[in-house]
Amino acid sequence: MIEFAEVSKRYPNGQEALKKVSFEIADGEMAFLTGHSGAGKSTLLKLICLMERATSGQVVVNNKNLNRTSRRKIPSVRRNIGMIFQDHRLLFDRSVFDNVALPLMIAGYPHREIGRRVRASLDKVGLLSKEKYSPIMLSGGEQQRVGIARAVVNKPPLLLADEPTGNLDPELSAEIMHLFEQFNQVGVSLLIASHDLSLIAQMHYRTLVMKEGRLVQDQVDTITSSEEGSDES
Ligand SMILES: Nc1ncnc2c1ncn2[C@@H]1O[C@H](COP(=O)(O)OP(=O)(O)OP(=O)(O)O)[C@@H](O)[C@H]1O
Repeated sequence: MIEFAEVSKRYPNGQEALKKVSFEIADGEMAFLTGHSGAGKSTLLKLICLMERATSGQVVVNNKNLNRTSRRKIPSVRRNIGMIFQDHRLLFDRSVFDNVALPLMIAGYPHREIGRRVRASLDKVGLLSKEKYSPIMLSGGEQQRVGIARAVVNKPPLLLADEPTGNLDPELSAEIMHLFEQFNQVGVSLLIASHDLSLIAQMHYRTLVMKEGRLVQDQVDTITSSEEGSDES
């Protein structure tokens, strides 16, 4: 699903944000990306959705070599990726429904299909009853769930999340993670950048650790039998 081979990124001001980063995320895998502020997590996610380009090395996503993707083809690459941001980037002058519908409207889906898909997506995140609300009337956790509904509305095989629980308390953060697990259980691949080490530790997924632009640890978490026994979810 995602392959990085010796990927480096130097910004125009000379800042080296990624240094020879190599890893692979398999189809259907869910993994976390962590590390100190400025370690390069957001840059890594931006290379995957072509918000930035690698300076050297190779990035392959969904079997497409992004080094060779022309600007014209960027929208078709992005259609296969759902992006979730910490600040969720909702439009506050539009309804919840319209916010979630936006990617489908841009892609030119027929009106009826948009209605069907938006409602299915809102249902998945538990917000079907609030489709007419303005996002401003929702709590922080609900707003983040609208952002998630928007990211999954065209059923992308890959979700990228950049600090998706950064503004949420532990309980709401756990709820969001549970939603991600549900998407993963139906085959969606996820890469989630997060500072929240205690949340990551509770989740027992592979964790990529970055430090000063380098991938310094790639750890597959295995649940011990005693933890498994105490886990009721
Ligand atoms: N557009 C840019 N131009 C120049 N330097 C940048 C740019 N974006 C990021 N950087 C720098 O690249 C490095 C990595 O930044 P990045 O945002 O990827 O880190 P991060 O791990 O996501 O940090 P945080 O957790 O604080 O969001 C930092 O030193 C940052 O200042």
